[in-house]
This record gives sequence, C-alpha cells and structure tokens, in this order.
Amino acid sequence: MVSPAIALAFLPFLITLLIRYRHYLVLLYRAVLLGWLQDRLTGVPREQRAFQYVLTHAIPGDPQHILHTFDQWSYHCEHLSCVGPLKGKIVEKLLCERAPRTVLELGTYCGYGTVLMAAALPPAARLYTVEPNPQHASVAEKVIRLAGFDEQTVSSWPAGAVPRQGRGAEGVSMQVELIVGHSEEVIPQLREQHGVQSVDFVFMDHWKRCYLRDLQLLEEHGLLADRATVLADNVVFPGAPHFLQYAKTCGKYRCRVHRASLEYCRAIPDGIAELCYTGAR
Ligand SMILES: C[S@@+](CC[C@H](N)C(=O)[O-])C[C@H]1O[C@@H](n2cnc3c(N)ncnc32)[C@H](O)[C@@H]1O
Repeated sequence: MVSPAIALAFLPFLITLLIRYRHYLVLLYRAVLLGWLQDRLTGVPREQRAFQYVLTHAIPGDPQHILHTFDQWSYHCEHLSCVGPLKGKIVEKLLCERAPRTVLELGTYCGYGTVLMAAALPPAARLYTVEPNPQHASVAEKVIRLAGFDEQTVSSWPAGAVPRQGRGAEGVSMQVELIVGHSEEVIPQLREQHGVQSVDFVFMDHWKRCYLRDLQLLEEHGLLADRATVLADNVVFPGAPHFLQYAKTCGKYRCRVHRASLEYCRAIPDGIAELCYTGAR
C-alpha cells in the first residue's frame, strides 16, 4: 500500500509530465481513441466517414477545395494522417521548382497527398501512388476522381486477391496510377509491370520503419533518376533516425530537413527531409 505522503510527493512530477506531454496526449485521444470509438459506434471506418464529409461539402473537380475540406474535417472532427496544409505547401513548392515528369508516392491513404501533388504537376507528368490497404485505396480512388484527375487502379497482388475497382476507360491517358500493394513488392515491379524507367520525385509517407529499406530498394533497382528528389515526411515526429543517418552519411545524397509541425497539430514539431540524389553519377 502506497502511503499518502509518497503519493503526494509524486503529484508534482505527474502534473509536470502531463503538462509537458499534453499535446501528445491530445493527439493520442484524437487520432486513436476517438477514431476507435467512432468506428465502433458507427460501424463505418474513419476514412470512409471523412470521404462522406468531403463528398457532401467539397466542390467536385476543385482539388484545392477538396484538400481544404479534408483539412476542415481533420481540424474539427477527427485526426487524419494526411500530409496536411503546412507540410503540403513545402511539397507543392518543391514540385513546382523541380517540375518532375515521373513521381512516386509511397502511402496513398485517402488520396490527400496524391491530389495535392497531381494539382501541382505539369499535365504530361505521371504520378504513381502505392497503398496496400484496400479500404484506404478505395477511398483514395474516389477522392482522386472527385478532384478530376484521370485515375487507374491496378493491383500488384495476384488476380482476385484484391477487387480491381474503378478502372479508367480504355484508351484514356492516365495521369494518376494507384497501385494496390506493399511498397516492398511494388518497387521491384515498377519497371516491368508499370513501365516506369526511373522516377525523379519520390514522396515517402508510409510506415517510417520502411523508409530506409525502400530507399535502398529504389537504389538497387536503378529507379532513381540523376538528381532525383526524395521527400520523406515525419522525420522529426514520429521520426526515422536510421533513414536520416543513412541519407546524411552514405555519400549519395545532399540532405536537408524542412522544419514544420505535425499535420493538424501545430504544437508538435515535425519536418520533411529533402534528399537530392547524386549517387547516379
Ligand atoms: C501517413 S498515411 C499516408 C498519407 C498520404 N501520403 C497523404 O498525404 O494523404 C500512411 C499510409 O501508408 C500506408 N502504408 C503502410 N505500409 C505501406 C507500404 N509498405 N507501402 C505503401 N504504403 C504503406 C498505410 O496503409 C497508410 O494508408
């Protein structure tokens, strides 16, 4: 039995911890507990609820308004782990400066980052986005179409493993290709199955522990064009230390981190790493 005196002695320590980590606790509540509770109560997954909100509030064919509507949902209803408006500006700026022809996104989720990038790309560019979760992919597919981009969904898995939904009309030139599969399976197949010779812009925004492995996979398969830009989200929170250490020390990249805050949580510091590939020379 803990004596009241000892318990009282710990009280200031506990209060300090609570104050210090209050933003993380709020995030835990909004991103995990609230979502879980709503999933149970409504029987509808969070991403589908977000899409219903976007469908009823956003202007179809207007990518910026669709992104803004997602932002409204995420600020005022439930947290979504999209790249968000603040870091989205960094991605947009770099895309406009580099004007890449072939872009690869790892981690599509609801299609927020995909729409943001597709809107910033020149018309002749191709954007490949990879998502293993069929529920997320199904939402993303609808979001990409709602924004007005030509979209094709293909599965990297054996026929029948995943429903092939919403194939674009035959003969239509596709701007966005949504590949349903895990990055580690899709990357080695990009050239043969998807006709990608090399990519000049990569946006990594999937599981942070996969960043380093997937960067090395892209290198091994010779898929990074000379001077390709690789962006990696969330390198400050939750962080990707092994990835950053490799990028800074392997001699194949020039690396900098753009400081920002976590999507929809201004109080939690985060950042996007920008790598410029020099290893091809
Ligand atoms: C942070 S969200 C992506 C957010 C998105 N880029 C945006 O800005 O809207 C992470 C997504 O990565 C997906 N993911 C997890 N492991 C993956 C993998 N191995 N390859 C590709 N995507 C993966 C998850 O299913 C999830 O939908």
